[in-house]
Amino acid sequence: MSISMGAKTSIILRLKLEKELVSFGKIASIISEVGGDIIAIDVIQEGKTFTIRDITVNITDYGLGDRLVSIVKEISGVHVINVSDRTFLMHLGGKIETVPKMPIKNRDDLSRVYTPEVARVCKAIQEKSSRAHSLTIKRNTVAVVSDGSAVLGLGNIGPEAAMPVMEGKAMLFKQLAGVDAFPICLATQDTEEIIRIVKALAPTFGGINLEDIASPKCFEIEQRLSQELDIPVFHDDQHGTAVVALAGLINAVKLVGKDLADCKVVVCGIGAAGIACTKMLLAAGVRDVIGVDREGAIVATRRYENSFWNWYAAHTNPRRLEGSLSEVIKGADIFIGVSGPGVLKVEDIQSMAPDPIVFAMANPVPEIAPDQAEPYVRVMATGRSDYPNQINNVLCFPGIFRGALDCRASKITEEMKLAAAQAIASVVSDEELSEQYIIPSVFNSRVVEKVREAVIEAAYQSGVARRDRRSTQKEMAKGIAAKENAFSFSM
Ligand SMILES: NC(=O)c1ccc[n+]([C@@H]2O[C@H](COP(=O)([O-])OP(=O)(O)OC[C@H]3O[C@@H](n4cnc5c(N)ncnc54)[C@H](O)[C@@H]3O)[C@@H](O)[C@H]2O)c1
Ligand SMILES: O=C(O)C[C@H](O)C(=O)O
Ligand SMILES: [Mg+2]
Repeated sequence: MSISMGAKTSIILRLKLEKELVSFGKIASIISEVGGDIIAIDVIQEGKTFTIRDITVNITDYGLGDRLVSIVKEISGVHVINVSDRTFLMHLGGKIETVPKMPIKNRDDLSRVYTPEVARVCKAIQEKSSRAHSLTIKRNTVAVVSDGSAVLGLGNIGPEAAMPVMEGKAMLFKQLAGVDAFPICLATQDTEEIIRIVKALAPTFGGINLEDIASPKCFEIEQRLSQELDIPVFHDDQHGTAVVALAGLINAVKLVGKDLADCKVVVCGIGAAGIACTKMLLAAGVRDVIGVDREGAIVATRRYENSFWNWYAAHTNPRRLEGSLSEVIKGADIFIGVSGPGVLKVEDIQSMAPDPIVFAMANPVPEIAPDQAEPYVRVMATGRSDYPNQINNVLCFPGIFRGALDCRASKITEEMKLAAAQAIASVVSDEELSEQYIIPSVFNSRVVEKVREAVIEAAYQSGVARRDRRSTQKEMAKGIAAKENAFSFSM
């Protein structure tokens, strides 16, 4: 199946053109004929008989990139020196680095940040370990931990291959919420070992963001770590996704004039994200949720090896519908896809109730391509940044951890998640709400601010905030931007 990887994907062709044999105009028209869109031309070197140029071309799929290169290679007088992909260029050497907050300018500075003066700080923390929150990076640092077992929708691609995603999450934590985050990819996929390692790492961190760990082991890992650690542990693929999906649904049903509680919802992909989305929907009052995985609808008349599916069957599908996605989606108001590419067909959407809402959230390739679905849906959303309505956990994790760190929460509670969903939804005003805008952009700075405020309030309400309110309020007054270099000291 060919689904576009996004109009903004581009390649840069470095070409040496022999002036006698070929003109740049000829190359440009061939590239356009094949379907490439030239967006920039840079002259790298101009000789008497040749010219070297970098041609940046937008392509709609990677196959087109390959075709383009092989056609250009065949043109007489053209030498392809190099083909670079802008996405790969952005990954060279990784995407993040550690930067000291202050320079060490002289011997005096050296003796304070390092031996011997640093020892006094160590001893202060030894006397009272909670001082680590004010005197070390713990205060503002989250570990982004993965074992590489369920990376995006790519499956078990291992810890090295998971790193680019985890680095990306760390960038987003910092840029959007001023949270320092370290990607940590583990060379183990064993539940007990992951728990042991994360517990051993915990003294360094103010929070643990578990990422792309396959279900069902992700449930036990998160639950045990939450119980055994005194810092927030949050499995982003479960709760970040559920929070943002609920936020999108609150606005989507408002737009189409339905009540969420009366909607028939089909969730496809009953793994980490699917189970968490369902729990959140049930908590929000939805009564008719049907879960579908590879073998069809999950139903209480069957017993499953996966104990979480037995729980799922007992709490969903009240009419005990059986069968494939195409069978159970008939008459549904909402489709939530957290499964894999191309699972949903146009005919399935056509069989849904009027004004269908489709959240095709599998990454990087959704359950149905938006251009295919759009003529038949009222509201369409994906997890990707290159289409309108991006339902992606990036709208949640930066703000929820910002809030949790600021009030020094020991946990992230259900109340905090619900508050985050409502806060995200509230960023879109009634006047702004439209089919193309049910969820705010990742770049809307009000998202993190609103989530942070709502999460802090909910943390105090649920009794997990450990900082006195006045200190938290002072922290909040600084704003997110000030977080970058913030340093205040309280013992
Ligand atoms: N947009 C977002 O914010 C967001 C967040 C989390 C996950 N996701 C996406 O959701 C998907 C699942 O992520 P996860 O962490 O829950 O993974 P997971 O491995 O825990 O669960 C995936 C589930 O989907 C099922 N599945 C796969 N292909 C299917 C198909 N063709 N038909 C029916 N069921 C199918 C699997 O059997 C499994 O139960 C991934 O594509 C991921 O990228 C998106
Ligand atoms: O990484 C993303 O874009 C969202 C989500 O965490 C996923 O696994 O797909
Ligand atoms: Mg993920």
